[in-house]
Amino acid sequence: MVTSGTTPALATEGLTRRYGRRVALADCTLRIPPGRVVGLVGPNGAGKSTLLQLACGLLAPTSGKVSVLGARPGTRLARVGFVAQDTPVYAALSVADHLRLGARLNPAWDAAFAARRVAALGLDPRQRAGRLSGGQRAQLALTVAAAKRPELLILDEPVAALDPLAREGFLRTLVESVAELGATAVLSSHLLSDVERVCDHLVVLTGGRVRLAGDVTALLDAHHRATAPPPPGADVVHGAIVRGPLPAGTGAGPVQLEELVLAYLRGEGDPR
Ligand SMILES: Nc1ncnc2c1ncn2[C@@H]1O[C@H](COP(=O)(O)OP(=O)(O)OP(=O)(O)O)[C@@H](O)[C@H]1O
Repeated sequence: MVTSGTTPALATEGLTRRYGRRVALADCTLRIPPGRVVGLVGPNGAGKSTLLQLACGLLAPTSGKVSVLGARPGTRLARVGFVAQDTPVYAALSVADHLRLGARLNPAWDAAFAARRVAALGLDPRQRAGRLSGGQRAQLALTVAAAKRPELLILDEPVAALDPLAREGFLRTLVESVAELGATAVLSSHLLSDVERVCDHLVVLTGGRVRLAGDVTALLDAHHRATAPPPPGADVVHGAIVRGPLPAGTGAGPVQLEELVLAYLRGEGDPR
C-alpha cells in the first residue's frame, strides 16, 4: 500500500502505556501530518522514548491506538527507520559490513548516499563498529537508518553524542533528505536550539501528557508575550506567555519558539 499525501505519518488516539503502576504515557492523542520535521521535547522521564517505541512497534500500548503511515506499528519495517537512544550497532561488524547488511535488508537502500556519508564522516570502512567512538557509532547508526530512504525516520535523541559541528552537519543532512524524499522525521531532543533550527512541527510532553502539539508557525501565531501584566481572564501559559489574542490595548509582542517551549515545560496547567 502506498500512503497518500494526507495519511498522517503518525497518529495516536488515547494512547496510554503503563509500566506496572507507573504511567509513562497518558491518553496521548496526536496527528502528525506527512512531510514534517517534528521535534519531540520534554524533560527526563516525560515519556518521549516510550512514545517513539510505541510508534516503532517495540512496545505495545496498554490502551488506545497508534498508527504509522496508516498501518499498525511494526508492519511497515522497510518504510520506517528507527535509531534508538543508545544508537545500537553490531560491535563485531565493520562499517562496510553495516552498509552491506543494510543493502541486503532494505529494498530502497541508497548505496551512494551511504558511501558518501561514510566518506564525509571520515569513517574507515574496515573499522569494527565496536572500536568507534560513541559519536561515530551514532553517526553510523544514523547513516544506516537514513540510507534505507524511509518514509518515516524516528530518532531518539539522535544528536546527543555528536560534537557541535557534527550535530549541525547531521541536522542539515536530515532536513535535506527529508525534503528530497517528502519523508517525515520525528526526533526527540533536549536541545531547544536544534529543534528551533530544523523542526517545523512540535510536540511537547511532560509527565506523560501532550502539553502542546502543532506546526511551529501556527503555534507561534497562536501565542503572544504580554509586555505588561496580562489582564484577568487571559489564558496565561506561564510568566508572560499567553495563549490566544489579548484584549485590545494590552501590550503584546511575538513569541520565540524557545520561550514558548519553556513556558509549556514550566507551566502546570491543563494539557492544551
Ligand atoms: N522499562 C521500564 N520499566 C519501568 N518504567 C519505565 C521503563 N521505561 C521507562 N519507564 C518509566 O516511564 C517514564 C517515561 O520514560 P521514558 O524513557 O519514555 O522518558 P523520556 O522522556 O524518554 O526520558 P529521557 O529524556 O530521560 O530519555 C519514566 O518515568 C520512566 O521511569
